[in-house]
Amino acid sequence: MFKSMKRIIRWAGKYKGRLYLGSVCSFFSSLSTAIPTMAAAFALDKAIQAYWTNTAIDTVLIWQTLWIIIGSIVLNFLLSYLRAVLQESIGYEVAAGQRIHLGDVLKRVPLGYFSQNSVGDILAGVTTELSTLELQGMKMVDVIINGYAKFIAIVLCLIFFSPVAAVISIVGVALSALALQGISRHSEKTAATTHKAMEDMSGATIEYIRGLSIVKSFGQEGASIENFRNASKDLKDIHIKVEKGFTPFNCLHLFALKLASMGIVFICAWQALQGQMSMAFFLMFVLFSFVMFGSVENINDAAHTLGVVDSAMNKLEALENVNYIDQDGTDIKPATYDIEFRDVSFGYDSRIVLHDLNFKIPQNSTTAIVGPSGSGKSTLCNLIARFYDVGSGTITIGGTDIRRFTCDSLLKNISMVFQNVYLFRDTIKNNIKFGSPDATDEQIVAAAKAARCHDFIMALPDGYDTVIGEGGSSLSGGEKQRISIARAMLKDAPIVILDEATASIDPENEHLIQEAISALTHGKTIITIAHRLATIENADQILVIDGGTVAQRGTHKELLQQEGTYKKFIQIREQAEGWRIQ
Ligand SMILES: Nc1ncnc2c1ncn2[C@@H]1O[C@H](COP(=O)(O)OP(=O)(O)OP(=O)(O)O)[C@@H](O)[C@H]1O
Repeated sequence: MFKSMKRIIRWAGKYKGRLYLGSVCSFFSSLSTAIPTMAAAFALDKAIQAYWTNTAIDTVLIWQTLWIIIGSIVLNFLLSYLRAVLQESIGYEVAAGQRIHLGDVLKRVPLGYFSQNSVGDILAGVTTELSTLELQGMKMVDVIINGYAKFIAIVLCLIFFSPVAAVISIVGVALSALALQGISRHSEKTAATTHKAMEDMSGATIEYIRGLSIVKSFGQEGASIENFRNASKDLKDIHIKVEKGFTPFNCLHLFALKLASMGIVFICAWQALQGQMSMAFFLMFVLFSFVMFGSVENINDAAHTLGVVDSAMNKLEALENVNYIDQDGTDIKPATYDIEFRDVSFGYDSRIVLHDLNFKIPQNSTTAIVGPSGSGKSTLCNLIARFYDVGSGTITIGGTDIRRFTCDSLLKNISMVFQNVYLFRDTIKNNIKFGSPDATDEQIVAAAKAARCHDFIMALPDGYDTVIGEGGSSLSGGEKQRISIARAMLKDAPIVILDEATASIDPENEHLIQEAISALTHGKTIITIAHRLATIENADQILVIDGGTVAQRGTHKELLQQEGTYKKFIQIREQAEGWRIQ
């Protein structure tokens, strides 16, 4: 338990000082809670003595007691307020910083990380685990430190009136600490399983929600709802099993404290009967015996939670310590924007997808990449943007190995328009200016006009301020695609990668978009993946990728004169689009 506590205190980092200061406040606030009872007991004792000895009640003492009680209440309020101000926001402040840091970490990990780790796991790390730490971590440390601080403060007061009662309370708390240790160990042991079940639950939920449209369209709910139900049942079973494991320790913890309460009442009653303690102080002890263990009882909850918090910290540490793809990168501005692949091979896990690629893409030229589905075209583009690192060989931009760049300094030079467009749940304006946060409204509108999306944006209820759904769900495929082209236009990077950029555009819009793309790509280094002839026939070079290798390379005219994949591809396109080879 104390190990986990130390870890959380370390997590508090620069806020540690505030945590300690808050605990000092808590200690003195507890002292100020005990003082009125003791002062009242003292005054009552004197009043009873005066009554039995038939002497006058000391009114000065009564007034002094009253002032002490009022002073203690005010002090208690001030110290409690100060403690809350110092301690209560620490968790939120540390977590907010860490959330931003994790976002940065995730931006810099290779995309392969997201295939190897389930989205549920990663999401749970950034949301559930961090929230556990944020909401529970600090609170638990607070409960433990302040719980024991309160207890120590009261024991220090009691020691003057009855050392035996003080010793009994210490023994009771020491025994309860053993039970807490058991609770904490059980919590640590079971936390990983509980977390795994929670992650499975969020993974199954994400899967279920994502697949809802397919489920509905096929009128099936079979596997996805089954996974969802199983995950929910597993989570319930694990929670019940874990709770059962806590029961004996919970009982021992409460039993030790109740026994100590009874012991104090018993010993003080005995002392009172022996005439060693006055009735007023006996009443004070009875009162204390009910309240003094309350704060220690609360530590029980903390011990339950600390194992879970510990496991959350393990998860977050693993997430934070993942290797950045640009760990050794520096900020580089390439002298030119020629791209070169030298002996590049790459595979996902052990399956090699690209074999020994060698080609150059000169600055300000257009290279079209064609090839059958699954041949490796998108993978090749992703390697240029360094979403993954090459397995062997080198990719250079302006003669510099892209592994020498930081991700930011590399991606500054590249605009990408993907096959599957992702738009954020934000206004259209913010989605367009995503890669260029400083863009003016005029520049945004100009880019939108060039990408042929201005008209449909203006027809929306709030124009550029219309908030679109997550993933751009309230727009058609073609509209999303055009917004992503506007976004790329605004970024105005010297290298443009178009991955099936016109795939979702209707024929009428395609012509307009081609014009827009020509404007976007003018005077830039272009790599474009396309199945449509209109997109590729004017390219300076065409790379035909087949089975992960460059099967053919040349211009449209040159390649048409060769027998091979490209000619077959054109014939198929001819049939599909009603085009003719000239
Ligand atoms: N994240 C991934 N993890 C594992 N394998 C992958 C991953 N992405 C792609 N692949 C595999 O790598 C191969 C090349 O895929 P890639 O997407 O590059 O092909 P493509 O030529 O762009 O296909 P398409 O024209 O259908 O988009 C395919 O066999 C694909 O299954």
